[in-house]
Amino acid sequence: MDSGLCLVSSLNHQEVQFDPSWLQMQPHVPMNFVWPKECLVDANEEFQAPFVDLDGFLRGDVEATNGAVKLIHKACSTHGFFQAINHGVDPLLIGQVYNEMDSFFKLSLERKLSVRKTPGSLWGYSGAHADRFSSKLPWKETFSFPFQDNTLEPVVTNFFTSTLGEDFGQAGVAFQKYCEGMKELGMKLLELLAISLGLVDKLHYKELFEDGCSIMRCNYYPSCQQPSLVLGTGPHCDPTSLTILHQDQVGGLDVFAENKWQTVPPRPDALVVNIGDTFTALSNGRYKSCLHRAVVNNYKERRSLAFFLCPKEDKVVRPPEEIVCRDGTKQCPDFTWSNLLEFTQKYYRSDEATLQNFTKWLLSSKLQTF
Ligand SMILES: C=C1C[C@]23C[C@H]1CC[C@H]2[C@]1(C)CCC[C@@](C)(C(=O)O)[C@H]1[C@@H]3C(=O)O
Ligand SMILES: O=C(O)CCC(=O)C(=O)O
Ligand SMILES: [Fe+2]
Repeated sequence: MDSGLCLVSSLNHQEVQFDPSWLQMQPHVPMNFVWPKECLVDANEEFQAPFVDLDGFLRGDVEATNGAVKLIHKACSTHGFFQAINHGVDPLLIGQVYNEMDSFFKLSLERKLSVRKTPGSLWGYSGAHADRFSSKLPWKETFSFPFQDNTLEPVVTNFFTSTLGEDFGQAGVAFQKYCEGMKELGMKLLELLAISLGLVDKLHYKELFEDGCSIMRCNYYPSCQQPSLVLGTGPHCDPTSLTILHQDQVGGLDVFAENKWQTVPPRPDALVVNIGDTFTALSNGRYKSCLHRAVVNNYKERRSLAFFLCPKEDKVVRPPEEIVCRDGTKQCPDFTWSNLLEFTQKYYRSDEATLQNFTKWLLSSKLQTF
């Protein structure tokens, strides 16, 4: 096929897959990878993202906590994005999971396809989401798996050994530790967010998230011969609650802030934290879901590690009463994370307007039930 997508015949039907090694050798990218020009506007300056130093807060220092809270409030009220430093996640562990991720993405396409995600599931390998979309394909491969810590089982270790086999056992252990660190940091960030919203109970969000099923996603962006025509990940707000992302030193994450696209220069010791749609609803619209994208280049692959903190799927997502009373009205109808997740996986490709379209969909489906 000239679309840079190879046909994989299996089980007597043909599936379309993304073959980066073949694609990169073609003189032109296939049309289904070309994005509309309005999505491709260059980011001409660096985003001066606020750096929130978590050291003092993690040590219980009140003054340092107040300083962090002020920075977070300002950042989340405007563009929904900040960078955390002195976050407590071991840099050696970060380096180890990058190595393990590289080992996975360097596997043969056949081996990666053997663990491809099935329709409707988030878990496993995906190439350009070629099985889901037919245009504006993202120039990336992903590997996603669940993380829960309200079980005795090491869910991530088991995922790796059960899907990839014992030769990925070490990778599973490393990612298990990494996700545990992400969850611990995420819960601490929820405390800071609660305080910054003026909630009396700083643990208000804890019970919503502590037994949730979060999403770990490894993003691998191959280099591209025509980088100005494609996107690694298109413009979007994460539909999830809180994203904790580490990007490698190549650069390519852009945020839309002050009414323009701006680059987020990588910092090896920083974790990017952004608000997602679900937390916008949980804050009654006070905290903005960050609009961002990932661009690629023509000289080097880029990787990022995205941890999406999610509440338990059946918990009702609604802002605290004290915020609704102060605001006088509720921005969104109540919903569950599983409602929004289903919407993004079955009916709507997450973009910059997911929450608005989800709200319309939800209200229309509620109307139909009467
Ligand atoms: C619940 C999710 C859906 C996506 C992965 C997580 C949080 C981010 C979402 C996503 C990355 C937003 C851009 C579009 C998307 C299709 C992608 O490019 O991967 C989204 C993910 C998805 O639906 O798989
Ligand atoms: O790779 C990046 O820098 C961003 C990825 C992203 O936004 C996502 O996976 O939701
Ligand atoms: Fe994202």
